[in-house]
Amino acid sequence: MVPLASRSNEDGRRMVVRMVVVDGMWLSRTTGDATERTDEGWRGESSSAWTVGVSVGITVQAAEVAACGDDALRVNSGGAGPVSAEWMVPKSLWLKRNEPEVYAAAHFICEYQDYMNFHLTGRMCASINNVSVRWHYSAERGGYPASLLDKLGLGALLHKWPKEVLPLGARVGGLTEAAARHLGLPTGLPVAQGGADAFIGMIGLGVLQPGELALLTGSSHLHLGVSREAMHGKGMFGSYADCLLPGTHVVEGGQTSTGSVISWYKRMLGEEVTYDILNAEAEAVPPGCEGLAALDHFQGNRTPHTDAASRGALVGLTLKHTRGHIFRALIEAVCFGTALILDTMRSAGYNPKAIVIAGGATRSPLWLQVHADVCGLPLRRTRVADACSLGSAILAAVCAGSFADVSTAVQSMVHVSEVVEPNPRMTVTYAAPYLAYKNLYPALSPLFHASNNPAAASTLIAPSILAGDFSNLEGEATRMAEAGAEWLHVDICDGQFCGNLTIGAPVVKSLRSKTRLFLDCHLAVMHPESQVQQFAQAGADQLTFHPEAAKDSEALAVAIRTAGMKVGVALQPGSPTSVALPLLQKGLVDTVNVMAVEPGFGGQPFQEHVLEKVRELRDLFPSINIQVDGGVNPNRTAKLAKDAGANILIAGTSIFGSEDPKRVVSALKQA
Ligand SMILES: O=C(CO)[C@H](O)[C@H](O)COP(=O)(O)O
Repeated sequence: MVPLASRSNEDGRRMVVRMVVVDGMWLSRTTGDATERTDEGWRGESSSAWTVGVSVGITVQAAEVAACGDDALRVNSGGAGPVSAEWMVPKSLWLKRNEPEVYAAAHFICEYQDYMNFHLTGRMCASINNVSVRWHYSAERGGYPASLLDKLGLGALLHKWPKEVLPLGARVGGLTEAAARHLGLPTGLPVAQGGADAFIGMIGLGVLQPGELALLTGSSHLHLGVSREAMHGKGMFGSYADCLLPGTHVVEGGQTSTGSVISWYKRMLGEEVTYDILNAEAEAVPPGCEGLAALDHFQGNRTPHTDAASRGALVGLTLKHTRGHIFRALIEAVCFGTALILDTMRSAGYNPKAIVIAGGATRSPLWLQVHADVCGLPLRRTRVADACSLGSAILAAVCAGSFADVSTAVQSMVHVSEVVEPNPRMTVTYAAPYLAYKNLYPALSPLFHASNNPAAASTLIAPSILAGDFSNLEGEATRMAEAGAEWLHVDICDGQFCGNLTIGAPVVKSLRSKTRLFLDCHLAVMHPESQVQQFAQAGADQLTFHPEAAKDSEALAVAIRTAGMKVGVALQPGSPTSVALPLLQKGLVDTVNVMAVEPGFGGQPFQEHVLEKVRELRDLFPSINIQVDGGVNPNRTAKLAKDAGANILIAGTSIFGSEDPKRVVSALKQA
């Protein structure tokens, strides 16, 4: 018997956690009461399994990983994040936090694919593709990301992750007797190393050379380009070293809803309206759809904006537009989204020369041509439409010894069937509608974010608890709710960013359990990025930070939003609006706190010059929340703030200092 990490069940039986398996969207564990290493692998079957939905909690850990600032995160939008909750490190962190005993006892933590290979062959090893794409592995930087794991307290993973990492097509081993019996296949049959479907699809499309890009289309679009050099940049994922062939790198972009938007529109029109009818109508519409523009973000945007809250749009409708116009506008929007991804890759240094396309979009000649024209690149189609299956067959053929390597196999097994050349004249014609498309997201993004906040239109009152009785916070919160306030403003001061030292996440957590008021937490602290997870876990509704105190404001805003909170940005009386504008223009901010007093203490005089900033911001961003914070009273300053454009008033002294807070809250609302 090989002794494995074990622990006892409640009934005293020994439970051995053999491994934790990270599958695409889930985590599972397998356990066994008896485990024995034999020539065939591990004996003793799984006795239980659990799963954890990504959406339940791993997003919090994903944001924490993104915020730790390690260099390995360069593959996540050049370090700007986010990190997907589906990736290995956030899931491992979730496990350590939420199931510490299982984490400690697990002998292996691996992908479902490694688990299957292990059962097929008895060999525990990882795929170079999975580890470099989803585990922050880089052979040229020493393999597994030791410093990232260290920062997150996950150093033990280095002993739990498979020791061996195999290239694509390598022989994992031969089928064990048990596996062969189970599958009805010969014992010893070679098992080849594979990887993630879309990347194997690159092989099936013959996309191996630097400058070539695979476009895998279906309900979404995935853009995977081969590069000779490593390159990282904002708005794209990767590059991932060696994930395809040794010595090359892959850059990644993606659109979340593409084919799904097209089929949604067709579905809306009823069964009798076929794609042939719609294609014919759309072909009769001139490029640019006579001023009708669409945004394809029906389920958010993956790259380059990486904004789950973004939404689809049709802009510029007139009475002359027909259903053919709308169909064409949707087709063009998807193609413009692809062009924007390619442009983003270009600004990071990746210059695609040719696109090889697979999937549903290839069935429409119109859509293919618009892709080619808008991107200004030739599109190649290959004979076998199911690129992922062909890629797997190629890896199997290499493993079986039919070909010397993947490149040689691709030369024999992948055949170009058609090349769609771009029409240079049309590429020029599309320049103006492409520009209109690019302007849609920045213009509409504040609306998408504000639409999550229906109260933005009327005045909200946020009493500042700093002026309350700290020995009775529950009572104070209840008093404010009864007075008619909607929010509770909580000032977190660290004694460094501002002179006062107040409270932190543990107190907010206690408050959360006592009040249903919206908890508006204002971090007047240095290093706000280090606080995101604590406040998310404490139950804060909004987390506001000062950009001057943040290491990377954009990454921080993304981390706050990813952790499930609204994003606030605070301007001290002396801070210009330019401190917040880049974030606002990218749609990363829900609320701007325009401070009318220096941060730290209540009871200071209202600085009227800040009203100019409120006016400027309200002009630029009609739908965001604008708070005025400090020195706000019903006699005069509340009206000044509202007239300038504020829709949330933060007031401490005037509310808590009154014997009748209800009257003050009502007067502030009506000012
Ligand atoms: O931001 C603050 C301190 O940093 C407070 O919210 C603000 O000072 C409250 O002011 P007042 O008590 O005058 O209403």
